Amino acid sequence: MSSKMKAWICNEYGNPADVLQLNPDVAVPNLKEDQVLISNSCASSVSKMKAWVYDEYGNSQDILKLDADVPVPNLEEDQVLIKVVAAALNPVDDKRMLGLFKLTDTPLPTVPGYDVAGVVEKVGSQVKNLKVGDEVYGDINEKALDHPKENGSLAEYTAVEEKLLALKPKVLSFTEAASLPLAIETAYQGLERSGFSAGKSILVLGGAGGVGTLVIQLAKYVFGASKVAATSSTGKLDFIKSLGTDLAIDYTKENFEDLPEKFDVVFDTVGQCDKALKAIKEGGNVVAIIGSVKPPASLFVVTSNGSVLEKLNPYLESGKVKAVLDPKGPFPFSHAVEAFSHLQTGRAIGKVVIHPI
Ligand SMILES: NC(=O)C1=CN([C@@H]2O[C@H](COP(=O)(O)OP(=O)(O)OC[C@H]3O[C@@H](n4cnc5c(N)ncnc54)[C@H](OP(=O)(O)O)[C@@H]3O)[C@@H](O)[C@H]2O)C=CC1
Ligand SMILES: CC[C@H]1OC(C)=C(O)C1=O
Repeated sequence: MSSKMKAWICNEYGNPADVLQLNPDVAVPNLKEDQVLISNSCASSVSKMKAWVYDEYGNSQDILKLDADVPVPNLEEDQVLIKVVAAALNPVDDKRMLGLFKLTDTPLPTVPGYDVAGVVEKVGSQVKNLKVGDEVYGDINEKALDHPKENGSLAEYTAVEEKLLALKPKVLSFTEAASLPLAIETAYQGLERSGFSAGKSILVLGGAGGVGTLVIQLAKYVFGASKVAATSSTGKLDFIKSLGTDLAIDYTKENFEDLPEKFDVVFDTVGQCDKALKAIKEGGNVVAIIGSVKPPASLFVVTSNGSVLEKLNPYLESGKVKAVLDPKGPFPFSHAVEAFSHLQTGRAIGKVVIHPI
């Protein structure tokens, strides 16, 4: 929370019209043991905010600008206004900024950011369950590539449909919660689409990434995999084993498709469909989230859904499934461009998070 606030102040006695001054930079009072801090400012009284914005397609380093005067988004009836506490980056943010999805994108200018964790500041008239003050998290774009929102989560406020959100598990920090939505929903939906179930074996291509780290954990601890194999480079093998991988494959030293062991499902987060098809058992499935595919492999795009987060909350609360934050982060809001540069290396471990805002 900001340590500064705006307040009317008088520095001398006299007529209010003469002595009262509006000061935007007054220190928020420190609390005594028996006090509560009451906020009487709500976003409805705040009309402008700071946000990262781009108004042309290109490389984030060239086009992303920090704007302190962006209008706070208006609320639709089924939306809540969230005071953003943490946001997370996804490769789709970078690809969208490059214009790869411009045919189905929302017109520019755009505030990027799909993943958010924060506090409900205001609710629309049709909001049924969430209320002001609730701590929530979610992926703000129901269809990742079909007209994602103009006002994303790399901002002080964002407006999101209630159905895309879930209450943040108390045990998770806002940074941990922000790291999860798009990646964990992709992991869950991909496992469901592949028909994965208890007792089956799975090979995860890209085990150390934002999605792969969650596929490993969900397959093992939620779906009840008989065996989890995963690929990563040499330096990340122990890390993916720590997430639950039974067989960590160093793709810089061996070709997974040449191994004698075959799997019921291969979850491809890297774009290696042809090789993946050589790694499945007779009747097995390949589910991919990137690249071109051919049967029996299938490719899908994640759909944001708060009920998936609600379903997985118990596993997050128990610690069976853990958020994975890239150790180079979290990146403070003012360092969003550096955060995108790290994501662009393709070497991120887990998720790149932006905090504090
Ligand atoms: N269809 C959909 O709905 C979605 C698609 N995606 C897409 O899926 C891809 C993965 O997303 P995400 O996990 O967030 O990406 P990340 O940026 O988090 O992936 C980085 C990780 O990928 C690993 N990696 C890179 N190349 C290989 C390789 N050849 N073999 C094994 N691991 C590799 C790296 O590990 P190392 O350093 O060891 O190589 C690194 O840890 C992206 O292209 C993204 O756009 C993501 C979410 C949803
Ligand atoms: C079709 C893959 C595309 O969709 C998402 C969400 C990405 O990150 C992609 O690359």
